Formats: sequence, structure tokens, C-alpha cells
Amino acid sequence: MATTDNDAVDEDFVRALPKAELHAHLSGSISPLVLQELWKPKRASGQCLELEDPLTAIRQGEGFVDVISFFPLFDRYIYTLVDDVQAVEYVTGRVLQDFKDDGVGYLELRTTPREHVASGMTKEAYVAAVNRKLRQWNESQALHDSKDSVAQHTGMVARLLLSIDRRMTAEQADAVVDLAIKYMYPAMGLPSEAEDDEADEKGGRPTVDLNESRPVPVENGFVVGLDLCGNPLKGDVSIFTPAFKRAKRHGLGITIHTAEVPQSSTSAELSTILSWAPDRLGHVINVPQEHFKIIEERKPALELCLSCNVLTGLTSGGFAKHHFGQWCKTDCAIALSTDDVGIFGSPLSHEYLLAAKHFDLPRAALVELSKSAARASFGGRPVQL
Ligand SMILES: CNc1ncnc2c1ncn2[C@@H]1O[C@H](COP(=O)(O)O)[C@@H](O)[C@H]1O
Repeated sequence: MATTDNDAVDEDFVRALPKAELHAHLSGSISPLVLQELWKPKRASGQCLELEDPLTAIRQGEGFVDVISFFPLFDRYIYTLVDDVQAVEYVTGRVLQDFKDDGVGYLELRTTPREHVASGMTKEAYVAAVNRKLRQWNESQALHDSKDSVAQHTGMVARLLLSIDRRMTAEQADAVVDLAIKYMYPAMGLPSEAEDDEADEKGGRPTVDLNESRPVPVENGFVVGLDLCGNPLKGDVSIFTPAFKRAKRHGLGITIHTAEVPQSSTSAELSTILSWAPDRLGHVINVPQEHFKIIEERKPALELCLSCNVLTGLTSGGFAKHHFGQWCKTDCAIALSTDDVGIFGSPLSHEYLLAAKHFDLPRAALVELSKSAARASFGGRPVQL
């Protein structure tokens, strides 16, 4: 995109800017209108009578949720509406379309494998449904997506991350890793060029231990990474060390929700997370100086979510005081991200607009930001937006 610094950053510019979205939770990205489409027929058949209309239940904007009221929204509300395989496929398709309509060229959608006993949906059926929708989506976009036309292609490439919830047991987390390996995007298991070169210098290639049992991968898997998410006031992350180390050995990218609240920003928790050698960190709000320095040196990419943090009160002082301003001064790549656009109502283009407005960024800086997000993708395919 040709730009001059004198051009104003406006809605048209940020919408047209090709963007990579790396931190988007599937269930939190469903628009209230789509939730209402599921709510209406349930209501008409006498189900979910206790659930308010999504258009009034989810009031996108300041003061609607805080860290206490936010997480139950999923368990008590959204999951009651998206409760079978058909609904999961449907909402996934709508979420993909919404991101594309906002000018996203590369999307990593993340989701927690979830079961629903009454509808017979197992965790694997859930992952298979999301993965199926991604396959259909990527096939439909391939029409516009060839090696020679990457720069101008109008399609959106979609990949998947599976999430471990902080409330899970170590065994449940292991089962998520099994699913991630089974539904892994084929190119992920291969060493990168840099790893290859390093291995050549050391006289050997990195390998996965062949004796380690691993699920047989499906064809057309799209999982490129593993995430740790969930209520930061719950759980002990140290029980997930084997799960994240195994995922890493199998070539999956690793991204961790980090230091979202002061209670989860202890030295012990941060040291544990950093011992997993994460490729990316999400939120990184309350990072103590000691760990700030380590992150600055190791340079994992950072997924920063302005609206989410400000609207939930995870940060104070409004947008202008968001820690984006601090991390920008480091060499860490930054991926502006939406987190839960269905709840916060701020699409990725709007996050770029907010960054421009509150941090006085010209067009060229936004182009650089979008490129740095693309470079931080787990992709399995070179991303050139
Ligand atoms: C401050 N923002 C956040 N911090 C931590 N975890 C979050 C989150 N926003 C969403 N999730 C996690 O994503 C799940 C919903 O999407 P999926 O059902 O997995 O697609 C939530 O249950 C929560 O665990």
C-alpha cells in the first residue's frame, strides 16, 4: 500500500489496510446479531427462556463487563446458545466472514475444545467442526490466493489455535495437545529454515522423538498452535508445563495469556510461562520489571488488545495510558488484536484507528504494525500481506 505520512489515518485507510489478526477467541468473536439468530428459534421452541435477547444482553462498550463478570458470559450465556456441532460450524463461518469484511488477510482463530453432553457433541467433534469450516473457507479463498498474486489477493487465509483453559486438569490439557497434534497443519511439524540452518551448524537435525506416541494426523488439519487462556484468577499454570513442552516438541506455535491481572503476575507464574519458551504472549499488562527485561531480551511477539483491556478495566487511564506505549519502545513485534470483537464491538480496523489516535501514529507506522503482526504468525505459509 503506497502511503505518505501526511495522509490522515481514517476509517477507510484502516479498513483497506491488509491486516493479520492473531488473537481472536472464536466464541467471543460471534456478533450479537448472529447469537440472536440462534436464540430466536430456541426461544420459540421453549428453550433458553432464562436467556435475555443477545442484542440487549451483550452491550458492547464501556462499563458492560469487568474481569469478574466477563468469563461467566461464556459458560452461562454463549455456550448455551452454541451447543451443537451445526451451531459451531455456523458461527465459525460467520466469524470468518466478519473478519474478512474488516480487511483481515490472515486470521488465527483460537478456541477451547468443548463438549455438550445433551447434543452429543464431544470435544473432538467440536474441533472437527471448526476445522471443517476452516477447510471449506480456505478452499473457497484459494480461488483468489496464488503465490503470484499474494500482494493483491483479496481472500483471507484462516488457521486455528487450540486453547487450554486455566481451569483444566493436566490430563485435560494433554487431551487438547493430542487434538492439536491430530488436527495440525502439515507444514507445522517441519523445521523452519532457521532451525534447519542451526541444526546443520550443530551437525544434526531437530527431530521429534519417534518413540513418543502421537495421534495420527488427519488430512487437512489447520491447527498451527496452542494457547493458554481463561480466567486469570483461577488455576495453577505450572501443571501445564508438560503439555506446552510436548506441543513445542511437535512443532506447534505457543502463545500464552500473560499477566492479565496483578494476582496472576507473580514471579513464579511468569517464570513458569517463560520456561515454556513461548513464541508469543497475549496481553502482558502487569509485567514486573524483572520479567519485562527478560521479555525485552527474548523478544516473543506480543498480542495487544486495546479495547478489551480498557473496556474491562484490566488497564487504567484509558487508551492513551495503555501499555502498548511501553512495549512499542522495545524490539518485540506487536500484533494489535481484537480478543473478543463480539463482546467489545471493536473490529481490528478500529483497533488500528485507536492506536493511531491515541499514540499519534501515521499511516506508515500502521503499515509497519500490520507487517509485524503478519511476521509473528504461526502460519505454516509465508505471510506477505
Ligand atoms: C481478557 N480476555 C481474555 N482473557 C482470557 N481468556 C479469554 C479472554 N477472552 C476470551 N477468553 C477465553 O476464551 C473462551 C471463549 O472462547 P472459546 O470458547 O475458547 O472459543 C473463554 O471461555 C475464555 O476462556
